[in-house]
Amino acid sequence: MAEQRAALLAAASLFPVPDGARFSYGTAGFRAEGSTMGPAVCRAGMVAALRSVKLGGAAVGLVLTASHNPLRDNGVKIVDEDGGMMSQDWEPFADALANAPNPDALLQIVLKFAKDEDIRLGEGHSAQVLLARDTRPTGEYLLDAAVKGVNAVIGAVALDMGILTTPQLHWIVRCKNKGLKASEMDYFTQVIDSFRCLLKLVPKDKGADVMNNRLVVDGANGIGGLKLEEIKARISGLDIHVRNSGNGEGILNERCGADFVQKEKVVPLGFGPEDVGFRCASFDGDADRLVYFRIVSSTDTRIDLVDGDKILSLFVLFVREQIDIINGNNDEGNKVLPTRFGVIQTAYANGASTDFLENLGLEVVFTSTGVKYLHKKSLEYDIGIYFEANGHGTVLFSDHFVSQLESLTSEFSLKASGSSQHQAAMRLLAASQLINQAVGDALSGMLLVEAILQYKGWSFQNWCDIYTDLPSRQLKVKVQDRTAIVTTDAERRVCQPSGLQELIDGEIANYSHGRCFVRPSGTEDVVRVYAEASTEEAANSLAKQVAQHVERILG
Ligand SMILES: CC(=O)N[C@H]1[C@@H](OP(=O)(O)O)O[C@H](CO)[C@@H](O)[C@@H]1O
Ligand SMILES: [Mg+2]
Repeated sequence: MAEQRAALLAAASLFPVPDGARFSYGTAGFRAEGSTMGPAVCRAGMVAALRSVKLGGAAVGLVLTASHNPLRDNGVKIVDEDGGMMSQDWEPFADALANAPNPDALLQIVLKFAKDEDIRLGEGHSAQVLLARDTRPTGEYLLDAAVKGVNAVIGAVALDMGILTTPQLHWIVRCKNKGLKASEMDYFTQVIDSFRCLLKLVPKDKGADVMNNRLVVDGANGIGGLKLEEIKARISGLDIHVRNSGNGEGILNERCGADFVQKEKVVPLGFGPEDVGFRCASFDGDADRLVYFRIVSSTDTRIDLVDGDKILSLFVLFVREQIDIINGNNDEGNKVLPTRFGVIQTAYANGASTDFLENLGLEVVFTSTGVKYLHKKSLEYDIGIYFEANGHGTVLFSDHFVSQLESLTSEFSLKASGSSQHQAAMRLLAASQLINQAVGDALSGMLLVEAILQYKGWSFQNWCDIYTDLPSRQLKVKVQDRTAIVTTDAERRVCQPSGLQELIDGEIANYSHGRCFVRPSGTEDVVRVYAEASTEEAANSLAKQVAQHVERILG
């Protein structure tokens, strides 16, 4: 135990916390300017190692990235044994550790937490932490800090997995703990094989033309473009061109990438006249977000955007169609494959997408903003599909449902090989293999989109036309204390300060198709205002009116 104490004190002394630094493990872990992140990352290494000890030595992940944020920033996120985000009950411990003012304070926090969590430090346990980073220049320095943090927990081993997309690391952690093949090569093989399988199952009359075959991808000058370059050559049936590939063309996330494209709705850097009219996809800096777009004309910077809501809607249509094919006309009690199907959105989902989904007869469930909430909810279903409007989302298949699908597929291959039911079951199985079961993943999500467009014989325009987005507007309001706003009903209504919701309701009543909500951001020191209405001007004006109320009340 003395050895353990000394190791923690020594590691903490290597990365002293500067005065006044305050970290909070928000929806995206810890984030700040990369060069200031050493202490928080070293301590996150300790948290990850202790988490692995607590989980009986299961692999835990630690990823160094600041996603869509500028190049100078960096961040750290911990991945739990199932490949999801670290359990929320550990966040206060992560906060306390990151903010401990000196090594002694840190030691006391660890000792108390270990006692409360029944973690017997120094008693011959094992722990393993898999580390990955994106392409940021501070990545290597922070990797060293993380390794030192992990190694400060005696018995813990740090394994550097190299430069990966965030979803690759989540995938690797999940597979490793399930005893499955879990290397980066295994990831590529699984993604490519399941994509090929889906293409083989495209109905013969749906052959794509040249226009539909071409796909131009904005890699945000980050890790996603580099990985896509690696797998491109192994994919046929799709003519992929990568822009902002991360090979030194431009600066990470600067006027490019999924966040920029979705928020600004203009052509990203790196695209030119030769891309006009073609289907384009955009990843964010760590490739866990995906949006699509099309450049309208070479003289116009505007784009047609397909955001996370429309990707979700495409996935819903595909999955529903396969389930309907399998179940045929059988009524409720006699279904071959009864399926609890969940569709999960946040308040930021465009109202037109929610209407579209509800008109399909589906119940749409809402959660608070942040992948951890959406993901958790999706796990309650046989198939749970979730997306944030910003392009983060995936399709989750429960283990039970996948094993049912597997038996059904074998049954069909004996009794009705090649039947439409057999093919539908194989499509769902391939989709469950392709799309990341741990977290939203731009690479595999994009391949699923592409396979579905080919399956349906759809152009980009067909996809755009499934519904028309309502004009929306987002504003940020700087206030003294954003936590003074407390929300309810999946953040769609304010309960504190009293009176604010009534003012918002009063404004909404003046607009056709008006919808508006405010909430404190979990990642920035601002209150976010979202408004939607039937015209652009109306959405702008509703957002502005409500922002003024927020400013006046919270100052
Ligand atoms: C409106 C918006 O886009 N919010 C983003 C943003 O959260 P805020 O809590 O709104 O700051 O960052 C989160 C983490 O990346 C992401 O999950 C979420 O969708
Ligand atoms: Mg990201």
